[in-house]
This record gives sequence, C-alpha cells and structure tokens, in this order.
Amino acid sequence: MMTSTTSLELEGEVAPGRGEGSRFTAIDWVIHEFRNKLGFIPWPGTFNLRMGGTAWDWARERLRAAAGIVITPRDGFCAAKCFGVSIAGHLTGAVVFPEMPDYPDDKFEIVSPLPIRETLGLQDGDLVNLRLDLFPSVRGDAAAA
Ligand SMILES: Cc1cc2nc3c(=O)[nH]c(=O)nc-3n(C[C@H](O)[C@H](O)[C@H](O)COP(=O)(O)O)c2cc1C
Ligand SMILES: Nc1ccn([C@@H]2O[C@H](COP(=O)(O)OP(=O)(O)O)[C@@H](O)[C@H]2O)c(=O)n1
Repeated sequence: MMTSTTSLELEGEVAPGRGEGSRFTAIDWVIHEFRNKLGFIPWPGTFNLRMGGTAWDWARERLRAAAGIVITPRDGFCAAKCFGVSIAGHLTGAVVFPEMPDYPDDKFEIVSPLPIRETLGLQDGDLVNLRLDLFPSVRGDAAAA
C-alpha cells in the first residue's frame, strides 16, 4: 500500500535463506560500504522474507525504477541497490537487491545493525510489516525506529 509519495508499506513472510549471507556481511569492502553509505555495521548475515501478491509486484517495479543507495562492488562481485526499511515498526535496516541476473523476484533480503529474529522473536512463516523508504537516507543512530 502506498502511504505517501516517499514510502511503501508491505507485508512479507519470514523465510530461510541459502546460509550465505554471513559470508558477504563479513567482507571488508561490504562493511566499509554499509558503514559509509547507510551509517551502520551489518549484523552478520541477512534476514530474508518471501514476498508475493500484486502489492509486491507493484512495489518491485517502483524499486527497480528508483535510484536507491548503490553499494559499489569490488572486482568479481556485483553491485547492490539498497533502500531503508523499518521492520515491524521497531527496527531499521536496509533491503538489499544484488544486481545478479538470476536473483529471485520474491526475495527480500535485509541487512541490519541488530539481530532481527532474536530481537523480534520471529520464526520462519511469521508475517512481518515493512515500511520502505523510496528515497532512503539510513543513519547510524537509527537502529531503533
Ligand atoms: C553488498 C552485497 C553484494 C553481493 N554480491 C554478490 C555477488 O557478487 N555474487 C553473489 O553470488 N552474491 C552476492 N551477494 C550475495 C547475495 O545477495 C546472496 O544471495 C545472499 O547474500 C545470500 O543470502 P542468504 O544466504 O541469506 O540467502 C551480495 C550480497 C550483498 C549484501
Ligand atoms: N540482521 C540479521 C541478520 C541475520 N539474521 C538471521 O541470522 C541467521 C543467519 O543469517 P544468514 O544470512 O547467514 O543465513 P540464512 O538467512 O541464509 O539462513 C538467519 O536466521 C537470519 O534470518 C537476523 O535475524 N538478523
């Protein structure tokens, strides 16, 4: 649902990933990019949600068209586009869309300064409200919304 000209409200289902997120959040240049451009050091790993439905189809097109914040890759890696996101109205982070040709359309991968599952007591299959900032500027002091 569109809540204003700059934010989107969505719902996603907590999902397992491929167990590779912590490999990427441990890379020096990734930590450097997140610290400089988003204002926080990532908690190890990525928190995944599965998205679907017409609201997501519409939002995905808006996100594809928006500039977001670009994580600039080092040699051999792909770039990623980020948007600030509020998770269940309690935590903030950034949703990351790696620019990989086969990246799943229904995957919503969040990098955050805090452990989201543990902090919010979430399990696979739980539904979570998300608010996305189409014109993001995530700050280092914004870990708690
Ligand atoms: C900034 C950033 C850059 C990435 N670049 C690549 C890449 O070049 N190649 C790749 O296979 N995965 C890359 N990934 C990882 C993919 O997003 C991968 O699907 C994900 O981190 C795995 O998460 P999961 O194990 O939670 O599913 C990158 C991730 C991030 C956060
Ligand atoms: N900021 C974060 C990062 C990861 N996580 C969780 O930490 C675990 C490890 O993340 P991961 O990316 O290495 O693994 P998968 O999500 O691929 O299983 C997963 O259960 C994530 O959902 C979290 O709760 N909050």
